[in-house]
Amino acid sequence: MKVNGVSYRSIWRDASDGAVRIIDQRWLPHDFRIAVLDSLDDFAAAIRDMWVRGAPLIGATAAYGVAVQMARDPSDAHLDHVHAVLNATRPTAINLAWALNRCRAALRPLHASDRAGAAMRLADAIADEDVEINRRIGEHGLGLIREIAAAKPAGEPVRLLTHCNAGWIATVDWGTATSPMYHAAEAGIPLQVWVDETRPRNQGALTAWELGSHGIAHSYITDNAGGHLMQHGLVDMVITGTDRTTATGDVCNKIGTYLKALAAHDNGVPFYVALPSPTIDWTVADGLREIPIEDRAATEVSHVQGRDAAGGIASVEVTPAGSGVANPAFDVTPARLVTGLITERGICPASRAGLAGLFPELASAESRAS
Ligand SMILES: CSC[C@H]1O[C@H](OP(=O)(O)O)[C@H](O)[C@@H]1O
Repeated sequence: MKVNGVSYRSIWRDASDGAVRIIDQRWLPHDFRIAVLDSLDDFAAAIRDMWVRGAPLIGATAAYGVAVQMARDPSDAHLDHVHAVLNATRPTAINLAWALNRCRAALRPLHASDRAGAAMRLADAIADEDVEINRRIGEHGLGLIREIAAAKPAGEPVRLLTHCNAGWIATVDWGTATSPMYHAAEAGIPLQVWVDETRPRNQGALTAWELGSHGIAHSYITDNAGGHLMQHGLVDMVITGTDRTTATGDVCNKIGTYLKALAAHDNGVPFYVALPSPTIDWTVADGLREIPIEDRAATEVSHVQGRDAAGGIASVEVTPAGSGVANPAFDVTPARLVTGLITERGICPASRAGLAGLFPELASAESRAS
């Protein structure tokens, strides 16, 4: 997607020098900076400290981390070491383990001298696949938006609500929850997007920055505003992303998603989740009990980062000295509250049968493995 009129992916291998570059999300939406990832420490820090973030982008970054390391030391021992270091960076988004396991399984049988080239080709393939998956999610989601638009007086916007940033910078391109929005905008359907701020890290500001860059009308709202807007008939559909969805359709996503699903359920508002297939964890049946929830730094809650009056980026403390802080980063929305899952193969009910119907080969591979 575009930044100041120039097309970017969130991660890429630069043709000029072969280096892996990322959009460094720590400074957005105020500063657009690009960083090079080179050492294993760079890749681990980029994922752990959220220079890159979003489940699909974490997976692609890990794949490039493996590739760069295989050029330095393609031994079995180093492959296992890189896998272990990167896999320990963030626990909740399943795409990280998915990408690392895929890389290791593909590289292990190869002679060490063949691994560097194969690893880089695989990282490029994982990135390209993510772009295509998200493009297709956008096409399927567009159908839902079209249906809502068709039931409205001509010219009246379709009002969507989204939580966190499941936008193009949370993926390699397009985004998951935002891809239907970009497709709808291209199709000329007027939109109004309610963007939850998504404390503590305010990823909603990233979504607002993305939508603004592409001319999509949006309003940045507090995390607590969504229920009120739904009660007053101001939300036609909720679309979120997901960091891990179980084989039974439970959706783990950014903290606060569950409350939006409850409010949507109470108000008869459809609640859809944009789900790329690498984000399905076929090994988990009960999201609430089985998905590890990232417990992040207290400073993410006690402090807020933003632009100060002088134009610099500053962090200010909002909590009183001595207050305890808790920071669970994700929650699980039970499948019964999810209207449907928008995948690259179409839309299905949030259920084992629904997912297995769209991805029979993945569902049966897992049942063979267990
Ligand atoms: C399409 S990204 C899915 C997901 O990732 C985000 O998490 P984080 O900002 O912690 O990396 C968020 O939950 C998005 O919805």
